[in-house]
Amino acid sequence: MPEPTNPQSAVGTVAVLSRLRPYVREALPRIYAAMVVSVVASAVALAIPQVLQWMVDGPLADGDPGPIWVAAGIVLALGVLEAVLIGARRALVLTPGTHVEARLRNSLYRRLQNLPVAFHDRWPSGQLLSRAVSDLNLIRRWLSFGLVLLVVNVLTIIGGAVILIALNWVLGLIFVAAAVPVILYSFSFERKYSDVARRSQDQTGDLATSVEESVHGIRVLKAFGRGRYALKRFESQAEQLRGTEIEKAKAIAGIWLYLTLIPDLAFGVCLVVGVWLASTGQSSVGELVAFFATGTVLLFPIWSLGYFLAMTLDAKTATLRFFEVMDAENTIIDPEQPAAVSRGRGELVFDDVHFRYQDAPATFPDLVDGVSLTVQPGETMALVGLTGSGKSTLTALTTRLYDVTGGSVRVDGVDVRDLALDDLRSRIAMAFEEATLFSRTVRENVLLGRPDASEEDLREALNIAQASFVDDLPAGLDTKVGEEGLSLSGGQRQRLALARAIAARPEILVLDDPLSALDVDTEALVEAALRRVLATTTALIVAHRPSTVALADRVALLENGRITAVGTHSELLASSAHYRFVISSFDSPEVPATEEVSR
Ligand SMILES: Nc1ncnc2c1ncn2[C@@H]1O[C@H](COP(=O)(O)OP(=O)(O)OP(=O)(O)O)[C@@H](O)[C@H]1O
Repeated sequence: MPEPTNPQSAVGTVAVLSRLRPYVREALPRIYAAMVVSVVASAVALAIPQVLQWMVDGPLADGDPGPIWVAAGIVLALGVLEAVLIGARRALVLTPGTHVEARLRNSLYRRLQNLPVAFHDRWPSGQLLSRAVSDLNLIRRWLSFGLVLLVVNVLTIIGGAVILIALNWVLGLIFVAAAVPVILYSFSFERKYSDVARRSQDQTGDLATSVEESVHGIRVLKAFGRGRYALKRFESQAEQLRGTEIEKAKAIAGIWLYLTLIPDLAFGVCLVVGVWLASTGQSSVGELVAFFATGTVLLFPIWSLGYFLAMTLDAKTATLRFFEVMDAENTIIDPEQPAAVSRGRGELVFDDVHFRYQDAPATFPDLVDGVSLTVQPGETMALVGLTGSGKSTLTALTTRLYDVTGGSVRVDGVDVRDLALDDLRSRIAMAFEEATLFSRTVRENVLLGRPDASEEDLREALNIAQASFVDDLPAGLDTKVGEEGLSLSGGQRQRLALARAIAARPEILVLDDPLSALDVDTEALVEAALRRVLATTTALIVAHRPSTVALADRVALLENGRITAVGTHSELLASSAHYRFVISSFDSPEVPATEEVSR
């Protein structure tokens, strides 16, 4: 995962959390209302000791039991009112937090969809998963609960301190003086806790990545008997996270110690001084009762400050992690004024194209180092080269999965960067060797690129891809496949992925070795049917087998980042030693020749 863009402690908590404002705006009225209701609840709680003072200094001192019942009734009514207000506060904050969480999650998902493949190359999926799930959960809990109670508790403590000073300024000031060491400690707590919270959330993401990887790779792990090894790695990561969680708990325990010990000590001192004041007649017993009853009301808000402060810092870290994704640079975006060109004939031109991956060492030459190639409208061009020569990379440049670093790719004379992305990707359809299906029905998977395609088009695409096996699935086209659905074989998946590209009815088909998992007979059938489509569609096909090359009108040879020969298969066989070398490697796939070997 790339380093966070903002060092944790360098950015203030308020500044970070206030970045959530656009997502929280609609929820703010209810959050403010919850704060007001809570402040009133606190005021009600603080009023009870005043009634007690009146009772002790009045009816009790006078020995008149009559008004005591009135006072008890008032205390009871205040208690009930406080409970009702607390219930109202809960009702007010329950739904807005969930709305904000949903809004943040949708924005994050949209962003993840928009960010270029280069971003996803660098970010482990678990880090994204933990941001989308646990971080947003932390933000929701803080908004619905932590924020309101933190603000209300601070206001309650300030209000309570004013009442304590008003009741007895000497005792009140002793109480207020006790806040100084607590505030000082809070600063060091913030620094310490922010760091450990960040580590904990990052380690949660790493753990999610490990789970995701081992679940995805479960067959490999089992086949190689590496389950124990994977478990060991996981255990050590889990242990690391456990250690961090303990560090977090210790930091919270530290501030709780301050928050319980110091007020208790302050009240101890107040008790001694208060008794002396009362015994010397400088204070009434009712005043003392009210003072300590008010102090007791303040104890919970004081103790809970540590918890809510920790919650706020967790939310700050979660917000930082959320915005690391939202702020990630996206260069593959729609042009400001997309070219409005009607569908053309499907000419595909690579014009002196250069490309290098972001993390490629500076001393390495460009992976695609000046490719110039024209695929004529309706022509089928096979792309051949040693493994690792950059064939897949070159095909990825056509739909802007990556952007060229030099030169241009043009469709019907228009630079692909001048077309709206949706437009470009409806003109060019791709099928990859790694056929990815989603946990949806066969129909939805095949119609991913053109959901409004007719039943006839869908059937035709399935026929061309020789995917009639779908009719034997339990619910036919409505059978759920993919990760959570029925498992299909590699060849079946590839055929569905090919059908998906065909059903999209593109101007240009880009096929990255889409038949590699098929048996020879099925491959021959697919190829025969594919010829019909290829007769009218421009196609660029990465070929690893002679039979795929046979589909093509011409073949382009990719060598050392350049197209070094273009011609028919027999022309290249006759003229290019490197082509003969590459073709000869097709026949011995178990020992594939690589670009490195060639160089
Ligand atoms: N996302 C990436 N980030 C960095 N390097 C990459 C990335 N994808 C591929 N590469 C590197 O680029 C080179 C070309 O890869 P590419 O997949 O384009 O080759 P290929 O010719 O299609 O290979 P094959 O025939 O084995 O499929 C390889 O050395 C590979 O390691």
